[in-house]
Amino acid sequence: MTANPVGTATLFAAARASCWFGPVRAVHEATCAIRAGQHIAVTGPSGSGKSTLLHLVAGLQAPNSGSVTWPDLGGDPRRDRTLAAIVFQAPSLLDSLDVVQNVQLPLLLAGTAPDDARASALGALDKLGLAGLAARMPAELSGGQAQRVATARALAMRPRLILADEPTGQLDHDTAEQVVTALIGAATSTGAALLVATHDKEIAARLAIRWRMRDGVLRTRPRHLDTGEDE
Ligand SMILES: Nc1ncnc2c1ncn2[C@@H]1O[C@H](COP(=O)(O)OP(=O)(O)OP(=O)(O)O)[C@@H](O)[C@H]1O
Repeated sequence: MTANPVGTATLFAAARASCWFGPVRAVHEATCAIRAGQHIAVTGPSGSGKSTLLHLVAGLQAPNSGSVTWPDLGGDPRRDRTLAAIVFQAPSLLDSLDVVQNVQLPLLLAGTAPDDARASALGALDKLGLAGLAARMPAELSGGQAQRVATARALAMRPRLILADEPTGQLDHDTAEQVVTALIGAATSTGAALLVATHDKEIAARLAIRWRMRDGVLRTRPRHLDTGEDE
């Protein structure tokens, strides 16, 4: 029931990957694959392990057991941060840089020429309805605007894996729609995979594939199709 075209490239794979924080089982033996072009929602109660799963996918967190690999991503996201971009729950903008400088910074760090980086940053801001705020400082933004700038910063890099952790939590309905549309549009136009952790059923319904987490256990197929085997 995948509505978006899906490539054969496996951008991420986990085999019985587990992640513990002391006695807390955040992710328990997750086995999954993310292919180019897939648009996936990860839903589940607070504390069920969604953020930890996204961090495993981004290479920001190593599993305590099991394995994570990025077979066809074109590199290792732990070394090349342009391959997998994550939009965090709390936007993390640099206070001393204005909006467009924040968005172009990762591109400059990755070696993009300044003019190209600025053009990409302005294009990404425009897609999120933020073109008029390019010269603002982060302290002059609302929480929702800052979240959209952080989203633009992730999309400007044109990553092959776009990860978003509750990207619409602080936003009103219309702005949330705009952010999700920008995420889906960016993934579709570049053939990237998109993985969105969300509590919002309407947002999850816009993504073709739905995964569910509960107590650290990942379910990657609809319950009625579950045979006990992972995808
Ligand atoms: N750095 C950490 N140190 C200790 N415990 C952690 C850490 N990160 C996550 N946890 C714990 O791991 C479990 C899973 O957390 P995680 O943030 O992945 O859940 P979540 O589903 O994303 O929650 P939410 O929807 O509230 O963001 C929780 O019990 C959480 O308290």
